[in-house]
Amino acid sequence: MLLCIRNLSKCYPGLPPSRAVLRKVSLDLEAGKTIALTGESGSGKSTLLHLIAALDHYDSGEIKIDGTSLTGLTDRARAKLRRTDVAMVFQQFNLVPSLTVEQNILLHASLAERVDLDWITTLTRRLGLADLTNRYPEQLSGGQQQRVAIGRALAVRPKLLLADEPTGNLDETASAEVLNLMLELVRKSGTSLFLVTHSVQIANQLDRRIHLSEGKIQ
Ligand SMILES: Nc1ncnc2c1ncn2[C@@H]1O[C@H](COP(=O)(O)OP(=O)(O)OP(=O)(O)O)[C@@H](O)[C@H]1O
Repeated sequence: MLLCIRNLSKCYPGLPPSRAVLRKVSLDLEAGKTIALTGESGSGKSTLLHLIAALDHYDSGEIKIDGTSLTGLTDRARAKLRRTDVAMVFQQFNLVPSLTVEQNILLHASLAERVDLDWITTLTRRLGLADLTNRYPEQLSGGQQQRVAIGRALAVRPKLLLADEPTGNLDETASAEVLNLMLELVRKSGTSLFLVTHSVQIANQLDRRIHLSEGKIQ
């Protein structure tokens, strides 16, 4: 199992346990599979994603990624996990404005010392960015920026891609295009995808769909 979550609970500081955001959440995701997480605004979707990305700490339970438990990992080991095994794509693209498209795509792969130029060329072409490599993010449309972010995330060939409302800032056409490309490329690279979305239509295109409500998976 690539991702294994057991009895995961999280309550933000200052709130009583009765106001916990996540209450004994358990779920599994197999290698190479895609899963969509839906839920009302404020139901804890981003919180769960941040815990899987080792960006925040849980109170109890456990998350294992490819057999490695996040419980008790040092900050250094958590940072390494985020550099190599787990990549993220956000609603706000989060590209580095002072770097070109090519430099943005290479950024994480270079930091992880995992530059595979053939794979990066394949990604760049398939994402329709081959003629835009010398442009800066501000010279791109929203859909193009998100395609760069997907290229940057997949360039390291992560085991798991976490995507938080990746098409939330795009119009319908760009949204469908970005989603299709993301699904095609995660399948091609054998990466598992954990996607947070408000859209049932998008969720239905993934292998599995789960819903978070009142801190529990329904
Ligand atoms: N750092 C924090 N400190 C305290 N409470 C927080 C913090 N981050 C989130 N929360 C609260 O936890 C709950 C879940 O937030 P979260 O962002 O995970 O929800 P979400 O399902 O992703 O929402 P949305 O769909 O609106 O993005 C909300 O009630 C939010 O106010």
